[in-house]
Amino acid sequence: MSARLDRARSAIAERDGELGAFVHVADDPGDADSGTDLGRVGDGLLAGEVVAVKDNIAVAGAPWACGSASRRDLPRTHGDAEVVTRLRRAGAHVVGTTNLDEFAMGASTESSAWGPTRNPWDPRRTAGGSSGGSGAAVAAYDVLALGTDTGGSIREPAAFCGVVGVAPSPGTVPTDGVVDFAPSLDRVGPMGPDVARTAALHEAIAGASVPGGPRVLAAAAEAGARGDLTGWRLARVAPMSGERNDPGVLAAFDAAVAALEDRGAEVEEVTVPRFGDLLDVYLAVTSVEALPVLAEHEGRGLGDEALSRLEVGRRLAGTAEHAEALRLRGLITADAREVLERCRLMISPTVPLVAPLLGRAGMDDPLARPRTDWWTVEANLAGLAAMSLPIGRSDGLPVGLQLMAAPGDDAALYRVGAALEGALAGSS
Ligand SMILES: NC(=O)CC[C@H](N)C(=O)O
Repeated sequence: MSARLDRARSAIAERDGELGAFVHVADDPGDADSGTDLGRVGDGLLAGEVVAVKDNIAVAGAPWACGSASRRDLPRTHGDAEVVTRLRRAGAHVVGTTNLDEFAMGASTESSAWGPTRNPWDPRRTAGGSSGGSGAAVAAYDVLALGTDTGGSIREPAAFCGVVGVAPSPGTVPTDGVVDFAPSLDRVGPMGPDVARTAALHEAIAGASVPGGPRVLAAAAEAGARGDLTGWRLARVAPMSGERNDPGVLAAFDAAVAALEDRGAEVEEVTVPRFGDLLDVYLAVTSVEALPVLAEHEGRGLGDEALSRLEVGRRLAGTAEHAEALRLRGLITADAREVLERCRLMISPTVPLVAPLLGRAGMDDPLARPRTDWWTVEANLAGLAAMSLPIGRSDGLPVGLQLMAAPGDDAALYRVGAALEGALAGSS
């Protein structure tokens, strides 16, 4: 047992009745399997670390219910997902599984059959979603966590909970043993209290597929921590009319951009020409791709949000409207890749608002919910790697900044993320 594991387990026992980050805490997270196969990529990378796993990712002995009553009584016959095997191999203790929106559909965990996860910064507020349990666990218990991200589900709770979260480049982290939402957009990715610990988790789960080779992300984070960004061209996504970013979020974002410039980065402003189409395209593409999993669970107690996606998917499958969404996805991808040929990263707020009060994040406030996804869906549609990291607070609540990179350039996220983290340390 590591000291970190002891500390995490007592903090969870003390506070998780209130926060509801975990749906299952392992009786015996076991002694990690470290050192037995020295030489494999990832061995020992997470020695002593404690990792919480989102409950749409299979963990042997844990429920794997995906926030859905339809899977409440699923027999626990599954083994570990490949990413969980890699965690154990890297020396981590898998402490338990975390709450999420039903089938990862949502941005607040309020569609979970187990009820919402509360934000550790203010328990009246949402921790975000769909990986809200993972975000809250990182913020409250100083652990690492795995999430999944189809349109922002790692980055949005990371922003709301004041932690780091990354959607890795497509195809670099295995999704075997993870329940699909929309396979062409789904990513499994790391969440952590800071950029360096998140890099280690990312390397452990990507294994030999880490773009650039082993330890390249840790090396990028180390180089970033030294601070100099001379020669880095970044594209700041231009504020647009009607997008309703909260003023406090924009103020923190502007201060972070100034800090990047101060370190030598050149920041150019770009527009997202199809910004207005992003959410419609996202909903059409994901709802159609979600059909097989939702249809399989239909009739066994799906909640309203999952049922509404099922209905959208059935209505659009095979239509000209869906074909048009796919065509627009191609244009969105081309636009983003074009910007990323000129600039190394695109930067934006992660979410245009801070964590809303529970009950206001979801169905009760139709304007608030899509707003949570505005900045994040582009990376999934266009196949980019993306990070959210904390940059300060607005009204006492965390604000996140999003970095988006060309596929395969995950290291750039860690380089600039660590530089920004260092530049802002102590200033918030
Ligand atoms: N899994 C996700 O990334 C979810 C994204 C988005 N909030 C949605 O509701 O679909």
